[in-house]
Amino acid sequence: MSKATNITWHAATVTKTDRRVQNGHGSCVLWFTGLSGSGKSTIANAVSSELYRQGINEYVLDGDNIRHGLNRDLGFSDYDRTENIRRIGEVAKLFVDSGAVVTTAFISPFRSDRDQVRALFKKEEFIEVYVECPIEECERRDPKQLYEKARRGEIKDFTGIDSPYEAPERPEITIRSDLLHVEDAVGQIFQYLQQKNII
Ligand SMILES: Nc1ncnc2c1ncn2[C@@H]1O[C@H](COP(=O)(O)OS(=O)(=O)O)[C@@H](OP(=O)(O)O)[C@H]1O
Ligand SMILES: Nc1ncnc2c1ncn2[C@@H]1O[C@H](COP(=O)(O)OP(=O)(O)O)[C@@H](O)[C@H]1O
Repeated sequence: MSKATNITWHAATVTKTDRRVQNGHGSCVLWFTGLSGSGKSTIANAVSSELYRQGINEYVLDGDNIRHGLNRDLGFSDYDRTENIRRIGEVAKLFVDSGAVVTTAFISPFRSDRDQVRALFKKEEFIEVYVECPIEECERRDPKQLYEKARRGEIKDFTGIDSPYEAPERPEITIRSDLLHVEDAVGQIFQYLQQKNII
């Protein structure tokens, strides 16, 4: 619902379909979700590198980076996380409209927030990728030593410790990052994109 009144939607002259035809491939969002340290950024970036190598328009929207700019006014309360995901969803939609395969790497812990984002897209455009990894393994990896800080009480509302993570019920793709190598995870995602004729 918009706050502003007296605003009208302008139809663009160049459309998403035009861009897809010119690019020679489809556009979609690969929406990665999972605990901190599960491997979202690592796998999303590996997918993006391979897309780039193949000449496909791609872009990565990454949690930590977006929080330095667009969403620097947001913290980690439930309300702020919801607003964080809402904005990213809208940005991802612009990228899909621009003809890109966009990967997003946000914890996005709440099912309802992810479903709200899903509702912005056509069915085949939103691909939920659940990076599944037991919290014990995430905590063992602890690439940013955040679990250690959270256990010491130095970070409040840390996902999986004192803030919830709601796993997807029907994700398009599930990756067990504790069992699969990164290259195999990339292969699994490419197989899906090819099967759906997106690339
Ligand atoms: N309290 C708390 N809980 C979870 N994560 C925290 C927190 N504080 C800082 N961080 C760091 O911020 C990254 C998560 O940001 P996101 O934008 O992905 O979070 S969310 O989707 O809004 O829940 C997350 O990045 P990833 O580890 O890449 O997931 C952390 O590095
Ligand atoms: N199979 C795997 N997939 C993804 N990351 C892995 C895997 N095995 C080990 N890792 C390591 O786990 C860490 C995951 O960190 P990161 O990608 O930042 O996770 P997230 O973005 O979910 O917080 C990295 O240090 C990565 O090298």
